[in-house]
Amino acid sequence: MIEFKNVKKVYPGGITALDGISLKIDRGEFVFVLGHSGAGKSTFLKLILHEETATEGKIVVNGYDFRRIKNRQIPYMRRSLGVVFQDFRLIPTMTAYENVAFAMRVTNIPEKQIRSRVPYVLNLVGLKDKARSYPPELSGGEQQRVALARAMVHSPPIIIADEPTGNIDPELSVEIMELLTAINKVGTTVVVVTHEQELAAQFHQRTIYIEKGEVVADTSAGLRDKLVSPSEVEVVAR
Ligand SMILES: Nc1ncnc2c1ncn2[C@@H]1O[C@H](COP(=O)(O)OP(=O)(O)OP(=O)(O)O)[C@@H](O)[C@H]1O
Repeated sequence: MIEFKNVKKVYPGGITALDGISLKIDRGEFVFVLGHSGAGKSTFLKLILHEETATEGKIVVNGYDFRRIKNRQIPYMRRSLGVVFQDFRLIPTMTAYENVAFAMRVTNIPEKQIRSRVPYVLNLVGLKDKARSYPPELSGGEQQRVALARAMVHSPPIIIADEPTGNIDPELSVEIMELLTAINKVGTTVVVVTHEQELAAQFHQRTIYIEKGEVVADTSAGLRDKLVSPSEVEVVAR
């Protein structure tokens, strides 16, 4: 799924953001990537998305080896990752439905498929009744769930959430984390990048600690619960 081997990232100007990181995230895992401000979390994320390239080392994401990936393959590789950005990145002039549908339209998916898939994913995140609302009419937590629905629209094997609790209230943080947990239980790999140690501690999942560009600890996952059905994801979303 995601493999980093001795990955180093030195930015122009000489700052070493990642200093020889090696890790493997396998199919079906739920992983927190935890670190203080400046530890290298955003750089880690940018490397996974191929927005930045490694100075040294090997990166493989969903079977794409970045030392060999062709430019034309990059959009396909990115589509295999569902990313929920910290600032949600929703289009304010489009409804919740249109924001999610847009992600499908840009990949030339037939309209008929869009009409059935968008309500399905909005329902999964508990937003069936808000499909016609515009982002400014939605709460922070709801906007985040639209962003999550959009991230899920192509059924990616991996969902990455960047500081998912950064811009929402503490109660909603638990809600979004429970939703991510439910999504993980139906088989999607979930990677949560955060600086919130308490959040990671609450959920007893594998936690990779990054400090000054290095992995300083990597706990094993807690006991995994039984797999649940997609309908149980909907229950969590309500
Ligand atoms: N484009 C860039 N050019 C030069 N240095 C950079 C660049 N981006 C990040 N850095 C530096 O790399 C180091 C790691 O930054 P990074 O943004 O990855 O950390 P972070 O853990 O995501 O921090 P935060 O939680 O504050 O976003 C920092 O010292 C930062 O100043």
